[in-house]
Amino acid sequence: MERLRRTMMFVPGANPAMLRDAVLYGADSIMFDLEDAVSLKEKDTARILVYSALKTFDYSSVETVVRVNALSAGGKQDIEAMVLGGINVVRLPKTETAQDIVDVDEVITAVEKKYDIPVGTTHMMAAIESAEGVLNAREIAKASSRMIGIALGAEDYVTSQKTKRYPDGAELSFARNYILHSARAAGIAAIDTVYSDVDNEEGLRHETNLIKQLGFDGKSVINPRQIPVINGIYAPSVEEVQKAQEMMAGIREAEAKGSGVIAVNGQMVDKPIVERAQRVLALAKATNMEVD
Ligand SMILES: CC(C)(COP(=O)(O)OP(=O)(O)OC[C@H]1O[C@@H](n2cnc3c(N)ncnc32)[C@H](O)[C@@H]1OP(=O)(O)O)[C@@H](O)C(=O)NCCC(=O)NCCSC(=O)C[C@@](O)(CC(=O)O)C(=O)O
Ligand SMILES: [Mg+2]
Repeated sequence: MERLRRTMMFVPGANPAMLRDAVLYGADSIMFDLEDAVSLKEKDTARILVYSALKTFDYSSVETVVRVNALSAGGKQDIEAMVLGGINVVRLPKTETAQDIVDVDEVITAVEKKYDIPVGTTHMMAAIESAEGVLNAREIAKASSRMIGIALGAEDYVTSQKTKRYPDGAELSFARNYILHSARAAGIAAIDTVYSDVDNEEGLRHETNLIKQLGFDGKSVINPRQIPVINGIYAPSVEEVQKAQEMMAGIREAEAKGSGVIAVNGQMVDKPIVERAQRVLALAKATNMEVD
């Protein structure tokens, strides 16, 4: 079963208390930030703090992601420390081309070889935060076998588009749809952007309902208060879970009889419907709903 990524929480790398407690809030992935949440004079401190957090605290219940700096701005040192620390995923911000991913992949490979870590252990994802990045999203998503997802970074994106974020999200419509299609075509995750107005729960709900409807796996998060809101919206209803369980029971019965297509309560159940039912059950389990 594929890993759920409903919530991927940014944790500023230079904040020791946040690094220590980040695992407590129920995010699916914790994303240590060495880039824009860290001031220039704290870059080395943040790298050392995140490395030592990875070696000290137990993050085994979550996926660990690190947002590194560009290769030309300390990214190589970031990658060496994080791969050595055992990070699960390296996230490259402001990705513009597939070559950006190939370059980072090469650095990761060199570090894995240097420390006798099996090549390919470290996964990658790309944040797309400009028009050039959006238009190249399809190639970016397929640029390395390490890639597990692509994400929209809307604050930088709207700035580069000479606009700002609006409540209805119309300014993000093309980027979201193209990123989503690129991710799906590559068979990897699509992660929506942060919702920056942390005190506006209603706005976060509206945006999360929209991106769930589109098909995104989840969102980047900047504050623990956003996690239960998003996880709650991704949680299936009791009726959806019951229906999924009936479908799975029906398909198991059909398989036992050697047939691939059956009807449950008058509805045809075939492969795509089974896949949807499996995702409903995975989301239900992650929400601690009772599932047989
Ligand atoms: C927003 C705010 C200042 C609000 O502070 P507040 O003080 O009001 O928070 P409270 O709710 O009171 O905190 C209650 C308790 O939770 C703790 N706590 C809070 N946040 C926590 C956290 N993130 N991790 C762990 N712990 C946390 C806190 O320490 C306290 O702990 P305690 O004292 O023990 O009770 C704070 O959250 C924060 O700094 N967020 C991170 C911001 C950040 O990372 N920005 C960069 C990434 S975006 C970007 O770069 C744009 C992008 O690139 C994105 C893309 O690419 O997708 C693009 O272009 O779009
Ligand atoms: Mg950004």
